[in-house]
Amino acid sequence: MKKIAFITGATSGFGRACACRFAEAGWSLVLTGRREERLAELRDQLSDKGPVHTATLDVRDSQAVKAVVEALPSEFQAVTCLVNNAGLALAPHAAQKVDLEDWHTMIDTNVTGLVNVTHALLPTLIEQGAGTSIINLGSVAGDAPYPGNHVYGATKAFVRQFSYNLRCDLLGTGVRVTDIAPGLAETEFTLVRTGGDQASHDKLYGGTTPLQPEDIAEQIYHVATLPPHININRLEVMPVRQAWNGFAFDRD
Ligand SMILES: NC(=O)C1=CN([C@@H]2O[C@H](COP(=O)(O)OP(=O)(O)OC[C@H]3O[C@@H](n4cnc5c(N)ncnc54)[C@H](OP(=O)(O)O)[C@@H]3O)[C@@H](O)[C@H]2O)C=CC1
Ligand SMILES: O=CCS(=O)(=O)O
Repeated sequence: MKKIAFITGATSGFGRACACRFAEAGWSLVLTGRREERLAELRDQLSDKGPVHTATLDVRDSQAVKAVVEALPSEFQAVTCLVNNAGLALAPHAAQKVDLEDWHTMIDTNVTGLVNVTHALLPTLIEQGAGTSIINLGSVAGDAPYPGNHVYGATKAFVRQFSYNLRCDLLGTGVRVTDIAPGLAETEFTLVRTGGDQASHDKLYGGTTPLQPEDIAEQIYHVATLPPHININRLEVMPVRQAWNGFAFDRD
């Protein structure tokens, strides 16, 4: 079986690192994201390693997702691994201070977008059968409540449960489904979450040892290349220097 990975959000962070890791191993790649220039740059960087097709895509737009999948050049059509990575957090302050639009953007991207891409590629993945994978980027934020996590964490809880539920329906098709749940990882995530606040980025990742995009790309590659009879349902990955904190109390 030819190995073809379809990666959403390949313009930055985990998605970009994942593209590099899969390219290194000789996979054909379909790379998507909204930032066209970054996609072109990545295609130029990786195309000496193997075939790369790029498509500018906002995953929130179900018609655009369908169009990109339908317009795949023939050599990229038989996708064997979907990495549902595109996602974001916004407005890291108390729920009661958040603009409704920010909640909608997170739901539209992390939930609707992921569902759009999954729906469009399911028939192809089922057709390819055993050894194919859907790898969804969840988060520890989908399990651990913390202040300012509000809708972001809830979207990642959706990703976890959707992944498990998909497994039930795909039983017998050979298609694997994994929810990968990283903890603290240094990408553009915090810049996006804070509206470009470099000081917040530096404060969060400084003085500790966060995961790097390549660490998660390695896990994604590992999951995608396991023998076809193995399904990792969920993989939670934290830096050694991160752990949970306790309950909070409102006191007199
Ligand atoms: N960094 C972290 O600590 C953690 C991150 N995650 C999750 O990992 C995933 C990747 O995040 P990370 O690499 O850290 O963050 P980055 O901000 O570095 O990358 C996010 C990627 O998502 C893409 N994206 C965002 N919105 C859309 C959209 N509407 N349509 C298409 N692509 C979109 C961006 O591309 P573009 O802007 O070009 O469209 C970009 O390539 C996300 O789902 C995130 O929630 C999970 C746990 C921890
Ligand atoms: O998904 C992101 C990880 S965290 O910022 O919620 O810890």
